[in-house]
Amino acid sequence: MANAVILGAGRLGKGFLGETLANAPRWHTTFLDKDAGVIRKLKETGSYHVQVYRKECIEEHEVSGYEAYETLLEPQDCHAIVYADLLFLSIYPQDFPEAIAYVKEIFKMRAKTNPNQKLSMLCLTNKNGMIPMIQDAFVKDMNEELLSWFMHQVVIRDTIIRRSTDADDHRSLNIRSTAVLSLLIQPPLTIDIADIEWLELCDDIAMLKDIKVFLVNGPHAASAYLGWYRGYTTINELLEDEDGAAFIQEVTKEIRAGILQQYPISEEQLDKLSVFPKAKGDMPDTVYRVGKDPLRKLSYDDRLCGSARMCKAHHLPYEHIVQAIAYGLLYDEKTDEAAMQMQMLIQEKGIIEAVHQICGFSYQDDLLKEICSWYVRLKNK
Ligand SMILES: NC(=O)c1ccc[n+]([C@@H]2O[C@H](COP(=O)([O-])OP(=O)(O)OC[C@H]3O[C@@H](n4cnc5c(N)ncnc54)[C@H](O)[C@@H]3O)[C@@H](O)[C@H]2O)c1
Ligand SMILES: O=P(O)(O)OC[C@@H](O)[C@@H](O)[C@H](O)[C@H](O)CO
Repeated sequence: MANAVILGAGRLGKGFLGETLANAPRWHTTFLDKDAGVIRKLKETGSYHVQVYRKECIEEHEVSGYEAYETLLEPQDCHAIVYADLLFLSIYPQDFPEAIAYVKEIFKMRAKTNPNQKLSMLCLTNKNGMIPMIQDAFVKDMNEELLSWFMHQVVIRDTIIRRSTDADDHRSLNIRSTAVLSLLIQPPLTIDIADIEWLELCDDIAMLKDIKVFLVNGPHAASAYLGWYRGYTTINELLEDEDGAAFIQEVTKEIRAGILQQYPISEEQLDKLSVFPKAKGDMPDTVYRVGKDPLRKLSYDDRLCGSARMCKAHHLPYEHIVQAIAYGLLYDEKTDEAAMQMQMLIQEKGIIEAVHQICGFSYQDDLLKEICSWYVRLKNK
Protein backbone atom coordinates (compact mmCIF):
# COMPACT_ATOMS: atom_id res chain seq x y z
CA MET A 1 0.00 0.00 0.00
CA ALA A 2 1.16 3.54 -0.72
CA ASN A 3 -0.23 6.69 0.87
CA ALA A 4 -1.46 9.72 -1.04
CA VAL A 5 -2.58 12.88 0.72
CA ILE A 6 -4.58 15.55 -1.06
CA LEU A 7 -4.38 18.89 0.71
CA GLY A 8 -7.19 20.99 -0.75
CA ALA A 9 -10.25 18.76 -1.16
CA GLY A 10 -12.09 21.10 -3.51
CA ARG A 11 -13.07 20.60 -7.13
CA LEU A 12 -9.71 19.38 -8.47
CA GLY A 13 -8.69 17.56 -5.27
CA LYS A 14 -11.81 15.39 -5.25
CA GLY A 15 -12.84 15.45 -8.91
CA PHE A 16 -9.47 14.68 -10.46
CA LEU A 17 -6.92 13.51 -7.88
CA GLY A 18 -9.22 11.59 -5.54
CA GLU A 19 -11.06 10.04 -8.45
CA THR A 20 -7.98 8.90 -10.32
CA LEU A 21 -6.30 7.56 -7.16
CA ALA A 22 -9.45 5.57 -6.42
CA ASN A 23 -8.78 3.66 -9.66
CA ALA A 24 -5.27 2.66 -8.49
CA PRO A 25 -5.60 -0.23 -5.99
CA ARG A 26 -2.13 0.27 -4.42
CA TRP A 27 -3.01 3.76 -3.16
CA HIS A 28 -4.82 4.84 0.00
CA THR A 29 -6.11 8.42 -0.14
CA THR A 30 -6.53 10.95 2.64
CA PHE A 31 -8.12 14.36 2.05
CA LEU A 32 -7.13 17.37 4.13
CA ASP A 33 -8.91 20.70 3.98
CA LYS A 34 -8.99 23.83 6.10
CA ASP A 35 -12.73 24.20 5.54
CA ALA A 36 -14.52 22.09 8.15
CA GLY A 37 -17.57 22.02 5.83
CA VAL A 38 -15.60 20.19 3.12
CA ILE A 39 -14.44 17.51 5.55
CA ARG A 40 -17.81 17.15 7.27
CA LYS A 41 -19.48 16.43 3.94
CA LEU A 42 -16.83 13.95 2.83
CA LYS A 43 -17.14 12.06 6.15
CA GLU A 44 -20.90 12.25 6.47
CA THR A 45 -21.52 10.29 3.32
CA GLY A 46 -18.24 8.35 3.04
CA SER A 47 -18.44 8.75 -0.72
CA TYR A 48 -18.85 11.29 -3.49
CA HIS A 49 -19.78 11.25 -7.14
CA VAL A 50 -17.68 12.22 -10.16
CA GLN A 51 -18.89 12.39 -13.74
CA VAL A 52 -15.75 11.69 -15.75
CA TYR A 53 -15.93 13.00 -19.32
CA ARG A 54 -13.59 10.65 -21.16
CA LYS A 55 -13.00 10.38 -24.91
CA GLU A 56 -15.03 7.18 -25.15
CA CYS A 57 -17.78 7.71 -22.58
CA ILE A 58 -19.05 9.71 -19.63
CA GLU A 59 -18.24 7.52 -16.66
CA GLU A 60 -20.21 7.74 -13.41
CA HIS A 61 -17.79 7.07 -10.54
CA GLU A 62 -18.79 6.78 -6.89
CA VAL A 63 -15.55 7.36 -4.97
CA SER A 64 -15.23 5.88 -1.46
CA GLY A 65 -12.68 4.28 0.85
CA TYR A 66 -10.84 7.50 1.73
CA GLU A 67 -10.08 9.27 5.00
CA ALA A 68 -10.72 12.99 5.52
CA TYR A 69 -9.43 15.44 8.14
CA GLU A 70 -9.48 19.12 8.84
CA THR A 71 -6.03 20.74 8.79
CA LEU A 72 -5.67 20.91 12.56
CA LEU A 73 -2.56 20.05 14.49
CA GLU A 74 -4.07 17.31 16.67
CA PRO A 75 -2.09 14.06 16.25
CA GLN A 76 -5.04 12.22 14.63
CA ASP A 77 -5.29 14.95 11.96
CA CYS A 78 -1.55 14.82 11.21
CA HIS A 79 -0.85 11.12 10.79
CA ALA A 80 -1.63 11.15 7.07
CA ILE A 81 1.16 13.61 6.31
CA VAL A 82 3.53 11.80 8.67
CA TYR A 83 3.10 8.61 6.59
CA ALA A 84 2.48 10.07 3.10
CA ASP A 85 4.44 8.97 0.01
CA LEU A 86 2.79 11.58 -2.21
CA LEU A 87 1.37 14.90 -1.06
CA PHE A 88 -0.70 16.87 -3.56
CA LEU A 89 -1.12 20.57 -2.80
CA SER A 90 -4.30 21.31 -4.75
CA ILE A 91 -4.93 24.91 -3.70
CA TYR A 92 -4.76 28.42 -5.20
CA PRO A 93 -1.39 30.22 -5.23
CA GLN A 94 -2.38 32.64 -2.46
CA ASP A 95 -3.15 29.72 -0.12
CA PHE A 96 0.38 28.32 -0.18
CA PRO A 97 1.90 30.30 2.75
CA GLU A 98 -0.75 28.98 5.15
CA ALA A 99 -0.53 25.43 3.80
CA ILE A 100 3.28 25.42 3.98
CA ALA A 101 3.21 26.61 7.61
CA TYR A 102 0.85 23.72 8.44
CA VAL A 103 2.80 21.01 6.60
CA LYS A 104 6.06 22.31 8.07
CA GLU A 105 4.75 21.81 11.62
CA ILE A 106 3.92 18.20 10.77
CA PHE A 107 7.37 17.70 9.23
CA LYS A 108 8.81 18.21 12.74
CA MET A 109 6.82 15.12 13.84
CA ARG A 110 7.63 13.18 10.69
CA ALA A 111 11.39 13.81 10.95
CA LYS A 112 11.29 12.36 14.49
CA THR A 113 8.85 9.49 14.18
CA ASN A 114 9.15 8.40 10.54
CA PRO A 115 12.44 9.80 9.24
CA ASN A 116 13.25 7.16 6.62
CA GLN A 117 10.22 7.35 4.35
CA LYS A 118 10.64 9.63 1.34
CA LEU A 119 8.00 12.12 0.22
CA SER A 120 7.16 13.78 -3.08
CA MET A 121 5.10 16.97 -2.88
CA LEU A 122 3.28 17.99 -6.05
CA CYS A 123 2.02 21.55 -6.47
CA LEU A 124 -1.13 21.94 -8.52
CA THR A 125 -1.60 25.52 -9.66
CA ASN A 126 -1.61 27.42 -12.94
CA LYS A 127 1.08 29.79 -11.70
CA ASN A 128 4.58 29.25 -12.96
CA GLY A 129 7.79 29.86 -11.02
CA MET A 130 6.39 29.12 -7.54
CA ILE A 131 8.65 26.20 -6.64
CA PRO A 132 11.71 28.20 -5.47
CA MET A 133 9.44 30.33 -3.25
CA ILE A 134 7.81 27.19 -1.82
CA GLN A 135 11.19 25.52 -1.25
CA ASP A 136 12.50 28.68 0.50
CA ALA A 137 9.42 28.92 2.70
CA PHE A 138 9.93 25.31 3.80
CA VAL A 139 13.62 25.62 4.66
CA LYS A 140 13.36 29.08 6.27
CA ASP A 141 14.17 28.86 9.99
CA MET A 142 14.47 25.04 9.98
CA ASN A 143 17.03 23.85 12.49
CA GLU A 144 20.03 21.94 11.16
CA GLU A 145 18.63 18.50 11.94
CA LEU A 146 15.25 19.17 10.32
CA LEU A 147 16.87 20.80 7.32
CA SER A 148 19.13 17.81 6.75
CA TRP A 149 16.14 15.45 6.97
CA PHE A 150 14.11 17.65 4.58
CA MET A 151 16.90 17.94 1.98
CA HIS A 152 17.42 14.16 1.92
CA GLN A 153 13.84 12.91 2.13
CA VAL A 154 11.51 15.44 0.49
CA VAL A 155 11.17 16.72 -3.07
CA ILE A 156 8.85 19.50 -4.26
CA ARG A 157 7.71 19.32 -7.86
CA ASP A 158 5.68 21.47 -10.18
CA THR A 159 2.93 20.18 -12.49
CA ILE A 160 0.99 21.20 -15.57
CA ILE A 161 -2.73 20.67 -15.11
CA ARG A 162 -4.62 19.77 -18.27
CA ARG A 163 -8.01 19.14 -16.68
CA SER A 164 -11.13 21.11 -16.11
CA THR A 165 -13.05 20.04 -13.04
CA ASP A 166 -16.09 21.89 -11.80
CA ALA A 167 -18.91 21.65 -9.28
CA ASP A 168 -21.47 23.93 -7.66
CA ASP A 169 -18.82 24.89 -5.10
CA HIS A 170 -15.69 23.50 -3.45
CA ARG A 171 -17.72 21.57 -0.85
CA SER A 172 -19.86 19.79 -3.38
CA LEU A 173 -19.90 15.98 -3.50
CA ASN A 174 -21.12 16.01 -7.06
CA ILE A 175 -18.26 16.89 -9.36
CA ARG A 176 -17.60 16.77 -13.09
CA SER A 177 -14.19 16.45 -14.72
CA THR A 178 -12.91 16.22 -18.29
CA ALA A 179 -10.31 13.47 -18.53
CA VAL A 180 -8.59 13.63 -21.89
CA LEU A 181 -4.99 14.66 -21.11
CA SER A 182 -2.58 13.74 -18.32
CA LEU A 183 -1.17 15.83 -15.49
CA LEU A 184 2.46 16.52 -16.43
CA ILE A 185 4.86 16.22 -13.49
CA GLN A 186 8.42 17.43 -13.13
CA PRO A 187 10.71 14.43 -12.44
CA PRO A 188 12.25 12.73 -10.55
CA LEU A 189 9.89 11.64 -7.78
CA THR A 190 10.67 9.56 -4.73
CA ILE A 191 8.01 6.95 -5.56
CA ASP A 192 6.86 5.19 -8.72
CA ILE A 193 3.53 6.55 -9.97
CA ALA A 194 3.25 4.46 -13.13
CA ASP A 195 0.14 2.71 -11.78
CA ILE A 196 -1.86 5.96 -11.48
CA GLU A 197 -3.81 6.86 -14.61
CA TRP A 198 -3.47 10.44 -15.89
CA LEU A 199 -0.17 11.16 -14.09
CA GLU A 200 2.88 11.46 -16.35
CA LEU A 201 6.47 12.52 -15.77
CA CYS A 202 7.70 15.17 -18.19
CA ASP A 203 10.90 17.21 -18.66
CA ASP A 204 11.05 20.97 -19.33
CA ILE A 205 8.09 21.64 -17.06
CA ALA A 206 8.87 25.34 -16.54
CA MET A 207 8.91 26.18 -20.24
CA LEU A 208 5.94 23.95 -21.07
CA LYS A 209 3.93 25.39 -18.19
CA ASP A 210 4.44 28.95 -19.49
CA ILE A 211 3.28 27.81 -22.89
CA LYS A 212 0.29 25.85 -21.61
CA VAL A 213 -0.91 28.66 -19.33
CA PHE A 214 -0.69 31.16 -22.21
CA LEU A 215 -2.25 28.96 -24.87
CA VAL A 216 -4.88 27.06 -22.89
CA ASN A 217 -5.69 29.34 -19.98
CA GLY A 218 -5.39 32.60 -21.97
CA PRO A 219 -8.29 31.81 -24.32
CA HIS A 220 -10.06 30.11 -21.40
CA ALA A 221 -10.00 33.32 -19.34
CA ALA A 222 -11.04 35.28 -22.43
CA SER A 223 -14.08 32.94 -22.75
CA ALA A 224 -15.06 33.59 -19.16
CA TYR A 225 -14.75 37.38 -19.38
CA LEU A 226 -16.49 37.71 -22.74
CA GLY A 227 -19.04 35.15 -21.51
CA TRP A 228 -19.74 37.30 -18.44
CA TYR A 229 -20.04 40.42 -20.62
CA ARG A 230 -22.66 38.63 -22.72
CA GLY A 231 -24.56 37.39 -19.68
CA TYR A 232 -23.68 33.69 -19.88
CA THR A 233 -23.11 31.47 -16.86
CA THR A 234 -21.00 28.81 -18.56
CA ILE A 235 -18.18 29.13 -21.06
CA ASN A 236 -19.95 26.42 -23.08
CA GLU A 237 -22.68 28.94 -23.94
CA LEU A 238 -20.08 31.41 -25.20
CA LEU A 239 -18.39 28.79 -27.34
CA GLU A 240 -21.72 27.75 -28.84
CA ASP A 241 -22.31 31.36 -29.86
CA GLU A 242 -20.76 31.69 -33.33
CA ASP A 243 -19.49 35.17 -32.75
CA GLY A 244 -18.10 34.32 -29.30
CA ALA A 245 -16.30 31.24 -30.64
CA ALA A 246 -14.81 33.30 -33.49
CA PHE A 247 -13.42 35.84 -31.01
CA ILE A 248 -11.81 33.11 -28.89
CA GLN A 249 -10.32 31.58 -32.02
CA GLU A 250 -8.64 34.91 -32.82
CA VAL A 251 -7.26 35.17 -29.26
CA THR A 252 -5.89 31.64 -29.62
CA LYS A 253 -4.38 32.40 -33.03
CA GLU A 254 -2.54 35.46 -31.68
CA ILE A 255 -1.17 33.62 -28.65
CA ARG A 256 -0.11 30.60 -30.71
CA ALA A 257 1.82 32.79 -33.18
CA GLY A 258 3.61 34.48 -30.29
CA ILE A 259 4.54 31.16 -28.70
CA LEU A 260 6.00 29.80 -31.92
CA GLN A 261 8.28 32.84 -32.09
CA GLN A 262 9.17 32.94 -28.42
CA TYR A 263 9.81 29.30 -27.52
CA PRO A 264 11.81 26.46 -29.10
CA ILE A 265 8.74 24.30 -29.76
CA SER A 266 7.39 22.83 -33.00
CA GLU A 267 3.75 23.03 -34.13
CA GLU A 268 3.46 19.29 -33.51
CA GLN A 269 4.82 19.52 -29.93
CA LEU A 270 2.54 22.46 -29.28
CA ASP A 271 -0.51 20.50 -30.40
CA LYS A 272 0.49 17.55 -28.24
CA LEU A 273 0.77 19.83 -25.21
CA SER A 274 -2.26 22.00 -25.65
CA VAL A 275 -4.89 20.56 -27.96
CA PHE A 276 -7.46 18.75 -25.86
CA PRO A 277 -8.98 15.72 -27.61
CA LYS A 278 -12.76 15.88 -27.79
CA ALA A 279 -14.50 14.24 -24.86
CA LYS A 280 -17.80 12.44 -25.12
CA GLY A 281 -20.06 15.38 -24.35
CA ASP A 282 -19.19 18.92 -23.29
CA MET A 283 -18.67 19.26 -19.57
CA PRO A 284 -20.40 22.42 -18.31
CA ASP A 285 -17.66 24.73 -16.98
CA THR A 286 -18.78 27.87 -15.19
CA VAL A 287 -17.76 31.43 -15.98
CA TYR A 288 -17.46 31.77 -12.20
CA ARG A 289 -14.66 29.17 -11.90
CA VAL A 290 -12.84 30.02 -15.13
CA GLY A 291 -12.96 33.78 -14.49
CA LYS A 292 -12.29 33.56 -10.74
CA ASP A 293 -9.68 35.96 -9.37
CA PRO A 294 -9.17 38.46 -12.21
CA LEU A 295 -6.43 40.19 -10.20
CA ARG A 296 -4.26 37.07 -10.69
CA LYS A 297 -5.45 36.32 -14.20
CA LEU A 298 -4.86 39.89 -15.43
CA SER A 299 -1.44 40.30 -13.79
CA TYR A 300 1.72 41.13 -15.76
CA ASP A 301 3.13 37.61 -16.25
CA ASP A 302 -0.13 35.70 -16.33
CA ARG A 303 -2.15 34.22 -19.22
CA LEU A 304 -3.40 37.38 -20.95
CA CYS A 305 -0.96 40.21 -20.17
CA GLY A 306 2.00 37.81 -20.50
CA SER A 307 0.69 36.71 -23.91
CA ALA A 308 0.08 40.28 -25.09
CA ARG A 309 3.61 41.30 -24.07
CA MET A 310 5.06 38.28 -25.86
CA CYS A 311 3.22 39.10 -29.11
CA LYS A 312 4.14 42.78 -28.90
CA ALA A 313 7.81 41.92 -28.37
CA HIS A 314 7.73 39.88 -31.58
CA HIS A 315 5.82 42.58 -33.51
CA LEU A 316 2.86 40.23 -33.90
CA PRO A 317 -0.85 41.15 -33.66
CA TYR A 318 -2.36 41.16 -30.16
CA GLU A 319 -5.56 43.16 -30.62
CA HIS A 320 -7.91 40.37 -29.53
CA ILE A 321 -5.82 39.61 -26.44
CA VAL A 322 -6.02 43.28 -25.46
CA GLN A 323 -9.81 43.21 -25.93
CA ALA A 324 -9.97 40.09 -23.74
CA ILE A 325 -8.06 41.97 -21.01
CA ALA A 326 -10.58 44.81 -21.29
CA TYR A 327 -13.45 42.31 -20.90
CA GLY A 328 -11.59 41.01 -17.83
CA LEU A 329 -11.51 44.49 -16.32
CA LEU A 330 -15.29 44.64 -16.69
CA TYR A 331 -15.75 41.39 -14.75
CA ASP A 332 -17.83 42.30 -11.70
CA GLU A 333 -19.19 39.04 -10.27
CA LYS A 334 -20.32 40.05 -6.78
CA THR A 335 -19.24 36.84 -5.06
CA ASP A 336 -15.70 36.98 -6.44
CA GLU A 337 -13.64 38.87 -3.86
CA ALA A 338 -10.84 39.76 -6.29
CA ALA A 339 -13.33 41.00 -8.89
CA MET A 340 -14.87 43.28 -6.27
CA GLN A 341 -11.42 44.60 -5.24
CA MET A 342 -10.68 45.26 -8.90
CA GLN A 343 -13.94 47.18 -9.41
CA MET A 344 -13.29 49.23 -6.28
CA LEU A 345 -9.82 50.13 -7.56
CA ILE A 346 -11.21 51.15 -10.96
CA GLN A 347 -13.90 53.22 -9.30
CA GLU A 348 -11.55 54.94 -6.86
CA LYS A 349 -8.46 55.46 -9.02
CA GLY A 350 -9.76 55.40 -12.59
CA ILE A 351 -9.02 52.90 -15.33
CA ILE A 352 -5.50 54.14 -16.21
CA GLU A 353 -4.20 53.76 -12.67
CA ALA A 354 -6.07 50.46 -12.23
CA VAL A 355 -4.52 48.95 -15.38
CA HIS A 356 -1.12 50.21 -14.24
CA GLN A 357 -1.56 48.52 -10.85
CA ILE A 358 -3.36 45.33 -11.94
CA CYS A 359 -1.60 44.56 -15.22
CA GLY A 360 1.73 46.13 -14.30
CA PHE A 361 2.18 48.20 -17.49
CA SER A 362 3.87 51.59 -17.32
CA TYR A 363 1.79 54.68 -18.11
CA GLN A 364 3.70 55.07 -21.40
CA ASP A 365 3.19 51.49 -22.59
CA ASP A 366 1.02 51.19 -25.70
CA LEU A 367 -0.57 48.13 -24.13
CA LEU A 368 -1.88 50.20 -21.23
CA LYS A 369 -3.30 52.79 -23.61
CA GLU A 370 -4.93 50.19 -25.86
CA ILE A 371 -6.45 48.27 -22.93
CA CYS A 372 -7.91 51.49 -21.49
CA SER A 373 -9.31 52.52 -24.82
CA TRP A 374 -11.01 49.13 -25.31
CA TYR A 375 -12.29 49.23 -21.73
CA VAL A 376 -14.00 52.58 -22.33
CA ARG A 377 -15.49 51.41 -25.64
CA LEU A 378 -16.83 48.17 -24.17
CA LYS A 379 -18.16 49.82 -21.03
CA ASN A 380 -20.10 52.38 -22.99
CA LYS A 381 -21.48 49.96 -25.57
N1 LIG B 1 -10.64 22.90 -10.98
C1 LIG B 1 -9.93 22.87 -12.10
O1 LIG B 1 -10.40 22.48 -13.18
C2 LIG B 1 -8.50 23.30 -12.13
C3 LIG B 1 -7.81 23.15 -13.31
C4 LIG B 1 -6.49 23.58 -13.39
C5 LIG B 1 -5.89 24.11 -12.28
N2 LIG B 1 -6.57 24.21 -11.12
C6 LIG B 1 -5.85 24.72 -9.95
O2 LIG B 1 -5.99 23.82 -8.88
C7 LIG B 1 -6.00 24.50 -7.65
C8 LIG B 1 -7.27 24.13 -6.88
O3 LIG B 1 -8.39 24.48 -7.66
P1 LIG B 1 -9.86 23.96 -7.31
O4 LIG B 1 -10.69 24.20 -8.52
O5 LIG B 1 -9.82 22.62 -6.73
O6 LIG B 1 -10.29 25.02 -6.18
P2 LIG B 1 -11.41 24.84 -5.07
O7 LIG B 1 -11.69 26.21 -4.53
O8 LIG B 1 -12.53 24.05 -5.58
O9 LIG B 1 -10.67 23.99 -3.94
C9 LIG B 1 -9.60 24.45 -3.18
C10 LIG B 1 -9.72 23.81 -1.79
O10 LIG B 1 -8.53 24.09 -1.07
C11 LIG B 1 -8.90 24.34 0.28
N3 LIG B 1 -7.80 25.10 0.90
C12 LIG B 1 -7.39 26.35 0.64
N4 LIG B 1 -6.33 26.67 1.42
C13 LIG B 1 -6.06 25.59 2.18
C14 LIG B 1 -5.10 25.30 3.16
N5 LIG B 1 -4.19 26.20 3.54
N6 LIG B 1 -5.11 24.09 3.74
C15 LIG B 1 -6.05 23.17 3.38
N7 LIG B 1 -6.98 23.39 2.44
C16 LIG B 1 -6.99 24.58 1.85
C17 LIG B 1 -10.20 25.11 0.17
O11 LIG B 1 -10.93 25.08 1.38
C18 LIG B 1 -10.89 24.36 -0.97
O12 LIG B 1 -11.66 23.28 -0.50
C19 LIG B 1 -5.92 26.00 -8.02
O13 LIG B 1 -4.57 26.41 -7.99
C20 LIG B 1 -6.42 26.02 -9.46
O14 LIG B 1 -5.90 27.10 -10.22
C21 LIG B 1 -7.87 23.84 -11.01
O1 LIG C 1 -7.42 27.42 -12.29
P1 LIG C 1 -7.27 28.87 -12.69
O2 LIG C 1 -8.12 29.77 -11.85
O3 LIG C 1 -5.86 29.32 -12.81
O4 LIG C 1 -7.84 28.96 -14.18
C1 LIG C 1 -9.15 28.56 -14.52
C2 LIG C 1 -9.13 27.60 -15.69
O5 LIG C 1 -8.64 28.25 -16.84
C3 LIG C 1 -8.27 26.38 -15.41
O6 LIG C 1 -8.57 25.81 -14.18
C4 LIG C 1 -8.42 25.31 -16.54
O7 LIG C 1 -9.67 24.74 -16.49
C5 LIG C 1 -7.36 24.25 -16.42
O8 LIG C 1 -6.08 24.79 -16.31
C6 LIG C 1 -7.48 23.29 -17.61
O9 LIG C 1 -6.41 23.25 -18.35
